[in-house]
Amino acid sequence: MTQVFLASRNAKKLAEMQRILAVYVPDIEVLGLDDVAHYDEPAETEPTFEGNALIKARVAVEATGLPSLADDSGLCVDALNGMPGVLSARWSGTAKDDRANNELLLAQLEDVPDERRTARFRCAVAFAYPVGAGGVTEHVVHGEMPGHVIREMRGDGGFGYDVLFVADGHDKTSAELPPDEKDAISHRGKALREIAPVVADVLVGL
Ligand SMILES: O=P(O)(O)OP(=O)(O)OP(=O)(O)OC[C@H]1O[C@@H](n2cnc3c(O)ncnc32)[C@H](O)[C@@H]1O
Ligand SMILES: [Mg+2]
Repeated sequence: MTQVFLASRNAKKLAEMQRILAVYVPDIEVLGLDDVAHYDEPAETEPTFEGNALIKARVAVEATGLPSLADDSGLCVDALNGMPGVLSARWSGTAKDDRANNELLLAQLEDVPDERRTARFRCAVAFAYPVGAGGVTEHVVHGEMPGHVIREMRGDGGFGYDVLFVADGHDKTSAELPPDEKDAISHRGKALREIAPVVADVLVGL
């Protein structure tokens, strides 16, 4: 079997996952939510990225029977004690509105001086696949990208908080970096490169 299911509703995140995986696991057929029969996606109720990634991957395997990858990620801002964190997608409310999230974050950090605007993107990627009669095996990996939050939005690549985030050692926001440069340093790139050999082995073995 050479199919893997990516359990994400976020089209831009999905494109990143697909792009990174294609480099490390060639000859793979990637399916998204639109390619499988509808199922109710689970609520992200856990306090950790790992917990939520596992929920998404487990439900995906149960629903599709396919080896499934899920990412749970967010921006952790030191001056906000690690928030928005697992609440990143819905920081300004339930609408998942990137612009509103970025505006709220800027307002919250207005009085925070430059040297205390440090932050990191973090993600957990869970890989779950069916084994035997009704069993599921799970792996989880983590990635992070340290940097800081700037004072105005810049760039039109990426998604989410990329317009406000400059990675350590860079001048451009992650929305200004070419996609392959973001992948080379991103939380998601690091996690997926770590899990890729496991995915490749499982797909060969199934
Ligand atoms: O759960 P799925 O369906 O995968 O899609 P989602 O967008 O809801 O994804 P998460 O629950 O993992 O929330 C992640 C949020 O964190 C932010 N985020 C994560 N990775 C990011 C990145 O690489 N660049 C910018 N923002 C990012 C962005 O606001 C995302 O919506
Ligand atoms: Mg989500």
